[in-house]
Amino acid sequence: MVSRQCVVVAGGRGAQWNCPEAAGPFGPGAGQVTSILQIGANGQVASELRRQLAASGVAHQVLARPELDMAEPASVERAIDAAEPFDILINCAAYTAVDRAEEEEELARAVNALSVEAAARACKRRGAAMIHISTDYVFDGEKDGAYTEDDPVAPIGAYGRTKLEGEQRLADVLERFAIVRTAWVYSHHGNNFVKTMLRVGRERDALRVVDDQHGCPTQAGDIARMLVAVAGQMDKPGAGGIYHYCGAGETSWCGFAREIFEQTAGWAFAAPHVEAIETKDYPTPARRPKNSVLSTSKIEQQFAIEPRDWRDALAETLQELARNEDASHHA
Ligand SMILES: NC(=O)C1=CN([C@@H]2O[C@H](COP(=O)(O)OP(=O)(O)OC[C@H]3O[C@@H](n4cnc5c(N)ncnc54)[C@H](OP(=O)(O)O)[C@@H]3O)[C@@H](O)[C@H]2O)C=CC1
Ligand SMILES: Cc1cn([C@H]2C[C@H](O)[C@@H](COP(=O)(O)OP(=O)(O)O[C@H]3O[C@@H](C)C(=O)[C@@H](O)[C@H]3O)O2)c(=O)[nH]c1=O
Repeated sequence: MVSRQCVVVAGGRGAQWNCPEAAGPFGPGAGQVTSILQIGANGQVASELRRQLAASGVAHQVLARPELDMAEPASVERAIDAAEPFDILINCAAYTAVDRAEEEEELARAVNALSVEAAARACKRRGAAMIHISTDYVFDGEKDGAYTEDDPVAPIGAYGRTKLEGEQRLADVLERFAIVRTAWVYSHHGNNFVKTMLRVGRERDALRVVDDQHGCPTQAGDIARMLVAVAGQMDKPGAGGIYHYCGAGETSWCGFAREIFEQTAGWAFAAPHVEAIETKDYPTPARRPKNSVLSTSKIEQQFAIEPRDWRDALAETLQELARNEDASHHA
């Protein structure tokens, strides 16, 4: 059995951090331990980060609604100003409803851009660094091949526009920051494509899923481990700036759906037929990039982070979902 114990050795400004639970597939993440202030509590990534940091023993505070409401940037500054001392702020909160953002762009902008700037200002006052999560939807999807951090951004929807503005406002205010763009996030809790497919797959014999949008499914638990690894290395020379992180390998939403049903073949429902369709046959309020595959070379090289195959991570999440279902049936 793998030991889940975290070793924290005090010394110097912080302490050496060696935590298998937090490091997971990247191998043990060692670095200057920091005191972390996390924004967002119950989202997919926020929940995983909370769990992993609690297990690590690192000093850790969480700010979330109602004391911090990102719809009101002033409340973000107030809450961070009042927080206990911290070295790194990790922002896991965002407005993530891609279709609804088309109608609520001002709210999405307050949460994803203005409040990110507010958090950056508060970090600056506290002398802290900030790690922020952004999205593949900052790209227009027209590139042939994986997007690198140097590729031009050109969002095609309101969500992507507000996330891009958040990146830019943060970079304008703060010197010590890391923005990590990720993609197609799923987890055993929260709202995501995996859970949607399992829900509708149980209700119907056939599903129609777009096969001409390509990307990289990414497990929220892996993102949390990546964030911890980056946080532990923010003092490294050259650390900071924009990074891409996602599961290894690429697929389409249709390929993702088919893999979900292949891996749940033994479950107590008949897998639906998954029909591959084109985007034009699945109209949605927001446009989505055709290609949002991200190159992860930079984060791999700089922080020794190795993304795992998206299918392996999916298998783990499906096991977690099955365990939760079992538990709820026996409760
Ligand atoms: N989901 C995805 O597919 C992708 C997500 N991302 C990015 O990853 C990050 C994490 O996303 P994910 O975990 O999926 O997000 P979720 O939608 O699961 O959770 C959103 C989080 O934001 C918090 N939040 C939303 N509105 C407010 C508000 N007004 N005030 C305070 N907190 C608020 C929620 O608060 P509460 O804790 O109170 O519920 C929750 O913690 C985000 O930056 C997102 O843009 C990037 C690519 C893909
Ligand atoms: C439910 C369903 C969706 N689809 C399509 C619609 C869309 O093109 C694609 C994905 O739909 P969703 O609405 O689940 O995913 P979406 O909300 O677009 O996911 C995005 O969320 C934000 C937060 C991000 O940052 C992105 O990286 C990305 O993960 O699948 C089908 O083709 N058939 C279906 O039955």
